[in-house]
Amino acid sequence: MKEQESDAATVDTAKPSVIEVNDFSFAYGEKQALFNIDMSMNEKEVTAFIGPSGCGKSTLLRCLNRMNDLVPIAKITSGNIEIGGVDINHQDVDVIELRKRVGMVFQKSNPFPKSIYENIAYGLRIQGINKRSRLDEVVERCLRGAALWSEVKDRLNDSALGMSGGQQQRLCIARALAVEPDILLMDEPCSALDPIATAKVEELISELKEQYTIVIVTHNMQQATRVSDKTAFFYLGKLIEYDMTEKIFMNPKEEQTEAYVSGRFG
Ligand SMILES: Nc1ncnc2c1ncn2[C@@H]1O[C@H](COP(=O)(O)OP(=O)(O)OP(=O)(O)O)[C@@H](O)[C@H]1O
Repeated sequence: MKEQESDAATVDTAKPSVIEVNDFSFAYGEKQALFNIDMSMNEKEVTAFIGPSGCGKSTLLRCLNRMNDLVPIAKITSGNIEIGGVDINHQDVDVIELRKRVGMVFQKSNPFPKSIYENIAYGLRIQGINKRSRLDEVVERCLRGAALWSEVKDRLNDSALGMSGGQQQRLCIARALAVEPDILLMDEPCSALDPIATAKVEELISELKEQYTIVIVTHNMQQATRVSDKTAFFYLGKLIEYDMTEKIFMNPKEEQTEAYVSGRFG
């Protein structure tokens, strides 16, 4: 027990871990963005990434579904990331399949310039699923899952661009659910939302964790305490401390964590 307490990146857990980050280092060209990150994230829990701007939160998040493959100078410099025991960067891994399993919601909602219905149906249509009854069923399930159904059920054919910002963000969450992911990555999903829309998305996150493993990057300390089970604090590309959220905010082990969560830097 003592030994475990001395390891900042080890968290006791009853649930099986689904994401394992092992000695993972990552660079953009000559710029080292992440240094030897070791952590595991658990099934059906919410893990928050916090830390000052530029500390590598989004980089690690994007590595979890290989979004950084799109950056030509980006490279892994040590270690690996396993999801469900599979090294996600192995040459045999189909990145499209990976991204179906590991969905992503971005900072700024980005609905397609299509109807509300088609925003959700799109992910199925590109898989060749066009049967109306099947699409209807998925659209309803996802909109209900994203707590949006009652607000939009009478205007499914209206443009998604006519929705409020908060509704658009929940639509993007619904769209991510359509391909039945196991994991949802959220990169500051509420930063463009007002407090009421933020509360709705946070409530939704708490509901979604019944079914999904969620990793969220947030600059909002209160949000991390409200929605996450565990919190990882990063600084200058290093994982400084990773523990139960309550512990990170109420009784952190590291001085840097204490300084950050109490607003003394960052
Ligand atoms: N596409 C890129 N090309 C080059 N460097 C990058 C790229 N993306 C991020 N970086 C650099 O990697 C480091 C980590 O950036 P990252 O965006 O992961 O930090 P962050 O903690 O998410 O910051 P923020 O809170 O401001 O979003 C920074 O120094 C950043 O400048």
